[in-house]
Amino acid sequence: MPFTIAIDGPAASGKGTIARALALRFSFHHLDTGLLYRAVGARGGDPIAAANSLSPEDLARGDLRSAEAGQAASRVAAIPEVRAALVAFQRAFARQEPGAVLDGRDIGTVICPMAEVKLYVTASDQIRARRRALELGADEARMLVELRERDARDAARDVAPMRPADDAILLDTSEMSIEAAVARAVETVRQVLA
Ligand SMILES: Nc1ncnc2c1ncn2[C@@H]1O[C@H](COP(=O)(O)OP(=O)(O)OP(=O)(O)O)[C@@H](O)[C@H]1O
Ligand SMILES: Nc1ccn([C@@H]2O[C@H](COP(=O)(O)O)[C@@H](O)[C@H]2O)c(=O)n1
Repeated sequence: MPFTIAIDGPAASGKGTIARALALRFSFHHLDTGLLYRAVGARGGDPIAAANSLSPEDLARGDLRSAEAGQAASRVAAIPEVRAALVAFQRAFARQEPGAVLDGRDIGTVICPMAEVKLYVTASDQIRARRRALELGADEARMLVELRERDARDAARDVAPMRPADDAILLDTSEMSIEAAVARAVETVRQVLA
């Protein structure tokens, strides 16, 4: 049986960093599910049609990591038909042997509710804005506004809102280095695998 690790949390909390490190450490597959919504938003036109016809080329676009692409993703992610169109792909990805790490907003609650490990990664708004500003070479105050707006929309939508699963382990990385956050996550997975 494949082993699934679900990692959720708000924007720039460090989900992707931890997910990539866990995948490397345990030789699991990794899917950044936010990239799917970013690709749908970036296509323009009818988002439902885009979600139903996403291609590897859409996911390889060079402009998907921008703050604008994040906002567009968050808007299309509130459309139930867009989310429905992406479910089967994500679940099939999660079923790969020997295991998979998926990070997003609804992995532990909707996509993989039976995941063996669920982490909900957070950090303070200010810390997340600083990290994102450093990453994108952008203004910190603008990043703070951007991520608060996105988080509010993601948490308030009717379908698959961003929230921790009841059985998720909370990991606040505000005061943690990347190495410390990854070590904590690795230890959590090890304990479940043992
Ligand atoms: N514990 C940490 N300490 C310092 N910087 C960190 C830490 N964790 C992540 N970062 C940095 O913060 C930025 C955001 O991290 P990451 O992309 O992993 O967040 P995310 O939650 O996946 O974001 P998004 O939801 O927007 O995809 C990156 O530049 C990353 O290197
Ligand atoms: N499982 C998911 C993943 C992402 N979203 C939406 O996409 C936006 C961009 O995600 P990032 O992880 O790349 O920041 C995010 O703000 C969500 O609106 C989602 O709904 N579900």
